[in-house]
Amino acid sequence: MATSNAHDLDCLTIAELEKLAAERMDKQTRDYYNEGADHGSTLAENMSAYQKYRIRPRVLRDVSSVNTSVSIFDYTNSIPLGVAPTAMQGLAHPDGELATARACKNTGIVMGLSSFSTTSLEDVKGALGPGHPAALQLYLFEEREESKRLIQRAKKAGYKAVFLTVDTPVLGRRNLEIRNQFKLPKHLKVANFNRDEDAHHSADSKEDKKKPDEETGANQSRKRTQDSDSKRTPPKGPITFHTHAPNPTLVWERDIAWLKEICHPEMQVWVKGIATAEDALLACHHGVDGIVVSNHGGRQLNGALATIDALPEVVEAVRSQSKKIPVHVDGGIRHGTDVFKALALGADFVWVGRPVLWGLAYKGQEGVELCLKLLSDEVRLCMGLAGVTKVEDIGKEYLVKLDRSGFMSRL
Ligand SMILES: Cc1cc2nc3c(=O)[nH]c(=O)nc-3n(C[C@H](O)[C@H](O)[C@H](O)COP(=O)(O)O)c2cc1C
Ligand SMILES: CCCCCCC(=O)C(=O)O
Repeated sequence: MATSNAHDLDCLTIAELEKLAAERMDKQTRDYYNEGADHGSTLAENMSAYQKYRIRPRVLRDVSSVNTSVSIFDYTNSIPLGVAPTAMQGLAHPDGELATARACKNTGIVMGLSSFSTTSLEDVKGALGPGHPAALQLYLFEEREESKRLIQRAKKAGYKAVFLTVDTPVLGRRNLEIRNQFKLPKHLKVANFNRDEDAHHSADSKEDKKKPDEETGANQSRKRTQDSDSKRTPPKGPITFHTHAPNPTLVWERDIAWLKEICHPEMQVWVKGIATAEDALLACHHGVDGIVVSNHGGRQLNGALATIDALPEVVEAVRSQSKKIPVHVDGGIRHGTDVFKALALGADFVWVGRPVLWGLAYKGQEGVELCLKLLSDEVRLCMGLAGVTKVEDIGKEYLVKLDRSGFMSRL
């Protein structure tokens, strides 16, 4: 992405973007997008943990040409950052995921699409165009047929990878969502499911094909979590994120093999939501194509480690294996220097969730482009000021870590 001198003077930082977006979203949307689980301490630490690291800049190196691009899915991505999959973008702006896709296309940035998008995966891929890479985030349902159909559609549409979300065996406790009795407004739908085209495949009753009621879904989800194992049955009825996304039955052995069988070779299989070395090793053992270190933006297990703190052990575990797979990270990235720090700690790439939603709420496609341009300019500036001209040269020698008393240690 070329650096340009044209600025939106109302919005020069992601922090300003957050404020501008907050003024434009209704309460239900703002709360749904911004909240973390329980007390929100993991959400807050995802961001604050970056402050434990300081950059050691090098000087008198020719930085007249800084190349921020990296290769992902055989595509030259303009910066080492992608748009993380976030559900129901139609809440932020009428153009929803289409606006995000157009912005990704214009800025040369890979897009992750949530299974629970308000635009169909085919329309999103159409907006990105044939050469532009996208990954479909997957919630693997207990009842497999619907998931299988979704994967086959993604393959046909040209998605490069499936990101299986593994940090949602049950729904995290989001108190504002509960208090607001979150409901998808009537004019929006989860566009990949409950489609008329799928009706002939489905044994759903007529009753099941009514528009999903998210409020009822949230209650069902809570009830299912409280039920004892012996009473478990796969969720029935219309597909909502509350009812179908959480799947407590998923296991490494059976489910990764099943997914690889369906996705390979056209689409890669990644796991999103890894936070420990043990699970990183299992991911390698089960032959996944990549890992995203994530805690779902602090929306699932509150009290979990900040992702930048989980990253080093995951990187070390993966590097101990003979076959190296890429390690990406998301959560709390709000500035180009955060991107630099994550890469210095061993991430190959980062993904950004809420800032993109704020851009979308602020000004649709233009707002998402603004968000991506701010981060891109900051990455380029950080690299130049740190004395690095290529992304692959960013290493741990560029960081120090501060402990609680402010003592610094080299990594
Ligand atoms: C409103 C919202 C919706 C999300 N929806 C999904 C989703 O459908 N699937 C998923 O795997 N992750 C989802 N995430 C998590 C993101 O993919 C990502 O892990 C997280 O937003 C990164 O943290 P950040 O928002 O601090 O950048 C969602 C996050 C938010 C904020
Ligand atoms: C089991 C979590 C389902 C939530 C679907 C959307 C999402 O990932 C999020 O709100 O976060």
